[in-house]
Amino acid sequence: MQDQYLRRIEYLRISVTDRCNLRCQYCMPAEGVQWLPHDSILSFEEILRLMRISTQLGFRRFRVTGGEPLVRKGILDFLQESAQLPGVDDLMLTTNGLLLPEMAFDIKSAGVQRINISLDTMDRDRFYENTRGGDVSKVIQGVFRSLEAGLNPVKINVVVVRGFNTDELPSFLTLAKQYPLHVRFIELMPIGVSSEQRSDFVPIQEMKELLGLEDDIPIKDIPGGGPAEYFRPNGFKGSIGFISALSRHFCNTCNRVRLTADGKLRPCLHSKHEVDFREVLRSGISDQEIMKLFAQAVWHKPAEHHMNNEAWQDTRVMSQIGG
Ligand SMILES: Nc1nc2c(ncn2[C@@H]2O[C@H](COP(=O)(O)OP(=O)(O)OP(=O)(O)O)[C@@H](O)[C@H]2O)c(=O)[nH]1
Ligand SMILES: C[S@@+](CC[C@H](N)C(=O)[O-])C[C@H]1O[C@@H](n2cnc3c(N)ncnc32)[C@H](O)[C@@H]1O
Ligand code: SF4
Ligand code: SF4
Repeated sequence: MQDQYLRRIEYLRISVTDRCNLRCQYCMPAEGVQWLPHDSILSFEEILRLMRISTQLGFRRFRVTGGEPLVRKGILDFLQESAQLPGVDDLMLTTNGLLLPEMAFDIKSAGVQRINISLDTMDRDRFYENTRGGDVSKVIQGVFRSLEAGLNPVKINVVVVRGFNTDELPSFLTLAKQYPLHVRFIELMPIGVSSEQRSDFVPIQEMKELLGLEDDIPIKDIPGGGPAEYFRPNGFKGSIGFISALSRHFCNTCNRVRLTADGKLRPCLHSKHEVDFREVLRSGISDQEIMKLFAQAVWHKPAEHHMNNEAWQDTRVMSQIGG
């Protein structure tokens, strides 16, 4: 469907849990995040109902995210049921990769076509520190297990943070050269804990200069519904992508809305405005009525974000929104 700014909205990002088995420094505080109680979280049946209704409004891409989606009990059955819904053309997952060594083949069998894995550093000690306890070897194993399982494309999300991983950009470039992996460098967004980290922000232009990619021509053949701009230098098996949420935002071509784990439809990543669907789903009203409310919420999607306004503060951290 279209929103009031005539953008075609067809991509629903679904956060299936606010919980996570990591605590990345830029995403979640070390302590103090209250987990949602079980009955506040949408059940898989409720999510499937909303997905089915949204397909009737023209939604066709669905990304399952979190928190960490793979920690939710029953996730594989949910993925399988989602993949079978008529109108679901593109079912995708964003994960921190820790559980992929054991789950990648089952995820593929469930009907997920492609996967995005977050990996900000390949250094064991840095990863441990940044994620407050994670084991990077599991994530790297998970990346290669995903390739073996036939998930395609496998994309790697690298949030670039000054003084933390800028020196590793060339190693990630080598990774995309040697393997069919699509490494995307992401600008740090000032959301939740990161709103106090503005000096750690690295603009895409600086990343491109560091990598010697300023003059390359973008390519268009990487499957995806997101805002990344991709490049494939000569001799690369994979590609390099950039997600420039701040320095050159892509809101005028935005195609998505988000569903939080507690059932709020969030028309923009960076707007506090949310519409509660949990109570609507539990109130016994018809699919037709729900569709009307869903369409209204999408129609009122904001034109763009205001992340460059330093006074802006969200009430949620990124793990609660789903990225
Ligand atoms: N500003 C902004 N950033 C986004 C949006 N969607 C995703 N991102 C950021 O882009 C990064 C990668 O997101 P992914 O979950 O991998 O999804 P994607 O890039 O949409 O996925 P593809 O379909 O593979 O292109 C994350 O850091 C997100 O927070 C958005 O709508 N607005
Ligand atoms: C919130 S996580 C949820 C899914 C999963 N746990 C993971 O890490 O992939 C989704 C994406 O958001 C990114 N992210 C989190 N906080 C961010 C921030 N402040 N700026 C940019 N990206 C961020 C993560 O790196 C990850 O790629
Ligand atoms: S980025 Fe993903 S893995 Fe890291 S704390 Fe946030 S939700 Fe968890
Ligand atoms: S910030 Fe909001 S409007 Fe801009 S691309 Fe993201 S979701 Fe769309």
